[in-house]
Amino acid sequence: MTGTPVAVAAATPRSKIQRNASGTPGGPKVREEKIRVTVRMRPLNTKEQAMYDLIAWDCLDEHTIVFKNPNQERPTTPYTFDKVFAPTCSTHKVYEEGAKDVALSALSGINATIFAYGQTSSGKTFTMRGVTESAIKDIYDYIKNTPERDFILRISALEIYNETVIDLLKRESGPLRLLDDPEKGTIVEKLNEEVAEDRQHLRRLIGICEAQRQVGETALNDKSSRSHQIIRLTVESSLRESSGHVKSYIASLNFVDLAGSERISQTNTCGARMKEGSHINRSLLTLASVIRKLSGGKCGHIPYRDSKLTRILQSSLGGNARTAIICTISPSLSHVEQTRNTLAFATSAKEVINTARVNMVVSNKTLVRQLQKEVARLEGELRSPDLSVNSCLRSLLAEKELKIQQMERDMEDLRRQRDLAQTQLDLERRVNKVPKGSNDCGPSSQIVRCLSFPEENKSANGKRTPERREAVGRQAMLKNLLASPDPSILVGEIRKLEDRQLQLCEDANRALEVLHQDFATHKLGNQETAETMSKVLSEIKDLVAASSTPEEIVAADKADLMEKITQLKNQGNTIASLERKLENVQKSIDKLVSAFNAEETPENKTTPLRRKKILPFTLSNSPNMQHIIRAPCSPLSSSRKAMEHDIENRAPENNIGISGSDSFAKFHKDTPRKDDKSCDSILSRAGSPATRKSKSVNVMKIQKMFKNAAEENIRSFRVYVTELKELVAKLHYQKQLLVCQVLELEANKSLNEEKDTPDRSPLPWHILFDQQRKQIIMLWHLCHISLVHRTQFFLLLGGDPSDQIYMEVELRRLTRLEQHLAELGNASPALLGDEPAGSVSASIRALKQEREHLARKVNTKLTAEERELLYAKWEVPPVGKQRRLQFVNKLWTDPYNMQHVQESAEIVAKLIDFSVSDENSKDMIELNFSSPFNKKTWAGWNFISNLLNL
Ligand SMILES: Nc1ncnc2c1ncn2[C@@H]1O[C@H](COP(=O)(O)OP(=O)(O)OP(=O)(O)O)[C@@H](O)[C@H]1O
Repeated sequence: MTGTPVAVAAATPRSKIQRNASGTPGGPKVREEKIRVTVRMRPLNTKEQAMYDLIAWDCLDEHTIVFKNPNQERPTTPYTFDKVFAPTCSTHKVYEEGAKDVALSALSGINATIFAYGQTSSGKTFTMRGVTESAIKDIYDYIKNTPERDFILRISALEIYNETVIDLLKRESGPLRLLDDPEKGTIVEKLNEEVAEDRQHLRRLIGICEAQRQVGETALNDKSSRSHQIIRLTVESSLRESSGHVKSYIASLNFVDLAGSERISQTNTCGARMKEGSHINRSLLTLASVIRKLSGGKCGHIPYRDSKLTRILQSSLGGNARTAIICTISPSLSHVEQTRNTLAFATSAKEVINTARVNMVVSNKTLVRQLQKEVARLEGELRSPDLSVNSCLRSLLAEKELKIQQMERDMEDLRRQRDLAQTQLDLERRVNKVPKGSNDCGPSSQIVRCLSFPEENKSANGKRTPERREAVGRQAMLKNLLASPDPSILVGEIRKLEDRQLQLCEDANRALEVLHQDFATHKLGNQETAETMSKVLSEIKDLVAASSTPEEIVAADKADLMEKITQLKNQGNTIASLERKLENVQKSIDKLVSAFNAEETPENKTTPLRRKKILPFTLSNSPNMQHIIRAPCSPLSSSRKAMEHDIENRAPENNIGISGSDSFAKFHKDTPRKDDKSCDSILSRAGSPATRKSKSVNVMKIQKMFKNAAEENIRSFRVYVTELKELVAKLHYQKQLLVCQVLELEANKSLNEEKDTPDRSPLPWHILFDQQRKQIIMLWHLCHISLVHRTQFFLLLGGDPSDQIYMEVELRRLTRLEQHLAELGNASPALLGDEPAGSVSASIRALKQEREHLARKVNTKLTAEERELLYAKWEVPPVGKQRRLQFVNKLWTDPYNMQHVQESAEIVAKLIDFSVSDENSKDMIELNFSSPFNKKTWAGWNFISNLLNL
């Protein structure tokens, strides 16, 4: 035994022993706790008394035991434990305070072990008998008081005698082997297990075990146990079936009565007894070694396998069990060294931490039984004339009825929309017969038109009204679209629109953030204000600079770009308006500065120095003053330059830059430029030392004015930013509209082409639909298109005449993609959005990832029963790894088999919670092409753009 009691006891004073709350049934599901260690001292036995042996140990209190030093020469160190039981303590008390809560953990599914450890004749068997008896009583009492659960108790028992494992309930089995089970740990092969029918039966069985155990006489004990005995009770419990639960708890409760450590000199053994003694000592030595290593924190090798005892008890030593060790000691002076060893062992043991879990099982049988019962109950309910069931069904029916009505209304709406679209289509077809090129005005006029409102779209006062805009509407737009031979122009515009939208969003958010901070920290009239204002101004400057970046407009060959695009391009107006508003901010600040100068009265001049110290806005001490005074001149200078650049690059008439240049001219007039003399004069006045010394201000008044003006500016700026955000939202909407139009244009073109072919008699739509759908399915397969996209498209487009456009577009896009792949040989840009063109292998990889995502959803979206049915149907082997993935890998793999396709789509829809409903309209396919799992890889918008070769 290593470690002196002094060192170990000092290292772990009792106050530092951390213990979790005891866990009788219903405690936490996983717990980490130290082994519960108690010490029981028996009375002097008759032999010891006869030899006038002395009591060498003193129980100071119920936690502390100390060696009684007879000559009092040196102080002795006390040992502390969870409990110390004096010789007068009853075994029942030992059980109650040292083992009960651990033992009863087994009733709530937590493994538990109770050991008795000590030298020979110290009282282990005496104690364990009493503890086992008390535990059995409590267990049966608990069972009796818990009628809602069904309990099954099973018992097995073994002894390890001379390192041989013997079944104590079936001794004739001979030596048993230990096996390693990956789940259960070490198990004893062929160990007999009996079901305990009741308490008496269990006691009888335990009696048999004890009778079977190897006992021999030694000098110290007439009936010395010569083996380690383990009695194992397995407690299984489940809620009674009527409760509807199917989970059970299962746990083992081990009662371990170890053989006692002994000294050959003291036990006077020889021959067989000596051999037993050496085996006992060896296995106890391994136990002590395991405990010692575990007490050091489970690091390094733990020699569980060095003895059968530690192998069998492995889970109770630092594993999944709650453990209590009762160390029994003799009080006699003649055994003091043995007792010291026992106490050292106990001291190590109290540092060992176990991690006990609740062992829960769901038996398939119980589950099936439960489900059968549930089915029977539901069937009964359906048959029963029970009013509550009927009323429930009635309300369900009413709900469905409402849904049907709603759907009918929606269908009516859709029909109307379809008719409208049809009319538009007819119109477009007619329009398309107008000779192309009649509007060809060359690249520059293209830009001009792009950036201006045509005269006829202006109202009487020359301003474009929303009503008028609405009236121009879709037809005019489509007319322009159709007249434009190249949809790439449109898409180019969409691209720019996206960039602009992003930029506006960023700017608006940044400005809002700054303003927010400004409000939060606003303390006008001090240094902080100056800094804040300076920051706002610099933000505004950035905003203007960013917004005024000249457009990169791609000149097109045709002049007649749609009017809608023109409107969208009018973002320049917004920028000009931004300029104006910002200019107002600057002007207000200008005014403040002039007011500031005007307020300089002779009397103020008399007290500049006193004010200077406390008021940062005096001209002399504000480091930020330059920002504020320069503000009217500097922040807009960059935007002005940008605006000039913008204007230079645009045609002179009907240019949206006009409003900007108006404002620019006005700005020139009202606001001094950075290099203006007036501005310089302000600066020189502000910076002149003479001024600094001679002038003072009516501080309060200026502060108030400044505050009001600044707040006003902030308010108007905030309103502006809000408008800016609305604009962003509108742009977004318009962008989506444009996409639709591009697609329609594509579709219309193909329809017109078909129409232009004279001898081609059109097929009936349902036949055409079938043909196109088959082609599309094949192309999806060839191009490794997202399964989610396939599913949504397949389920949403069922052959309605209004599907024509969508089918046409999808087919054209896929055909183009397929050609593209063929051209590149190994490239598949479409699936990778805006990322550089990837290879076919990248597409396959993306698809593989999508399948993996879907596989992960199988368990959550499908019930166990549904899964098993589907696995069987889709021929997934009944056992094996990754069955979910095997299953998903079979979906969408046979483009020739329509039933396969239909079922694949239904399964994927279920996995992604997709259903054909109001919110999942066909438009969704057009605008949102993406898989829900990987937005980046499956970016639908970019997909469309890429397919259009832009
Ligand atoms: N607390 C106690 N009070 C009274 N008698 C006791 C107590 N503990 C043990 N004894 C008695 O001491 C004797 C030895 O006890 P026991 O057989 O339980 O020791 P043991 O530790 O199991 O010994 P071994 O390791 O040799 O089997 C028995 O006669 C027992 O009745």
